[in-house]
Amino acid sequence: MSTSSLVLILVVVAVVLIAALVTGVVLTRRRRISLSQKEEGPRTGYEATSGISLAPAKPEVVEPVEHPVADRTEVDGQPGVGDDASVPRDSVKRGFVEVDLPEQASEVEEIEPTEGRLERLRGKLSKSRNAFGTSLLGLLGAGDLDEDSWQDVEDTLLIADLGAATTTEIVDTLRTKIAGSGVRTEAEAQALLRSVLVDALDPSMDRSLKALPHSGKPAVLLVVGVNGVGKTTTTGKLARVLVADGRTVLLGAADTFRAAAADQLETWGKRVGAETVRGPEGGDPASVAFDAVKRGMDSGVDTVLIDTAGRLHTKVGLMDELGKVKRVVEKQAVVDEVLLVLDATTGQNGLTQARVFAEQVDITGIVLTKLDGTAKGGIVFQVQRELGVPVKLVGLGEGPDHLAPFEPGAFVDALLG
Ligand SMILES: Nc1nc2c(ncn2[C@@H]2O[C@H](COP(=O)(O)OP(=O)(O)OP(=O)(O)O)[C@@H](O)[C@H]2O)c(=O)[nH]1
Repeated sequence: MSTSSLVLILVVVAVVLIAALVTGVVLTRRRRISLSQKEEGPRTGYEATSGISLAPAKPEVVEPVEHPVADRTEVDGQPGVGDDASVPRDSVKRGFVEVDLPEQASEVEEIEPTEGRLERLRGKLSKSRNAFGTSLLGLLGAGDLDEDSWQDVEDTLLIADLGAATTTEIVDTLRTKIAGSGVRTEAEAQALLRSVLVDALDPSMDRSLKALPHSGKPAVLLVVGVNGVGKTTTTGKLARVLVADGRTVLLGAADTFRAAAADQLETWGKRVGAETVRGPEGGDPASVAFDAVKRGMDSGVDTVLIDTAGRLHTKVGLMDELGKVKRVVEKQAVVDEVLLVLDATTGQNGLTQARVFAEQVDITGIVLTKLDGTAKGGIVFQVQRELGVPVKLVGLGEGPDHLAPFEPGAFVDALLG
């Protein structure tokens, strides 16, 4: 190969290498991320490499708000502090001596939580448990029952005040279930008895207390019943339940017959910081109830509880009066609950009372008091069955927090456990 050919080849190779080098440098520079803003013309939207053009939403045209200097509360447009602080709009500046000091808060008592009260107070049902639960479990847990034993089961239920209809139903169900599945141990007997008794208490009934405000007005609850069953005590205990739940309550002392009743209610009220509206002794209970609801609406409380006078269900005039109390209240607010208080120790007589009251006013719930003092806790079954109205609360003692929400399961457990 001649020297000139060799030089030519070397020149070609050098040119090719230089061309490759220049191309590589240009490509590398193009791929590098540029941190400087690109000079470009006006853009109408985001141009994605996929070709989808996304444009920003049309900005809202916000009109500038006028704040004329004269309307400003701050000084020269700047907030101030201390004596220079701006004067709040619409407020009159008050001197120190004109400011009323808040009244010293009366000492409001600590209230036991309502949740789980029936479990905590189950010991109070010991009389009913001994007379009812213990003997029933003894009978059923003994294995095969002969006719005499079934008769004993029936007697036990009747003595505990379950009433003839409920007793028959429960005995029939027990017989069928025991024949079908057999009961060999006491634990099996207890489980079976529990389910039958709970069913007889109809757990599906709505036992909630309609005590919360609605339509901008307080809930109104009337507490009714014969003399001495525990109406005032229940009203006071109920106020505590509501206050413990963070509600504001006003009490209406529409028991104008018994001299001490309004005082008694007022004392309950003071203990939880609730106002009590009362009228003149011997005055018109309907008018006191009306005033209480009006005051409750004006002061914006959540609930107005009205305690009515004890009235014998046999006295027609008194029963008519109860209807009047309700009608008068209804002129300004809905009566959300009419709670009939029944004394559990009075047995069948309580049922007779309940029937008469139910005819006069629509009873929405029953409060069964003094269950702690009786072996006849079975009245709960009968009352519900007779009236078709749920037992919502039970009184289990004279203590201020001895009022429990009625729960069929917990109640039966207390009787059997
Ligand atoms: N052991 C027990 N006593 C209760 C219960 N509830 C109320 N009492 C007591 O029953 C008595 C009568 O209670 P009150 O609240 O005054 O009865 P009332 O129905 O308002 O009476 P009148 O206004 O006269 O109709 C009081 O001694 C109460 O402490 C309860 O659940 N258990």
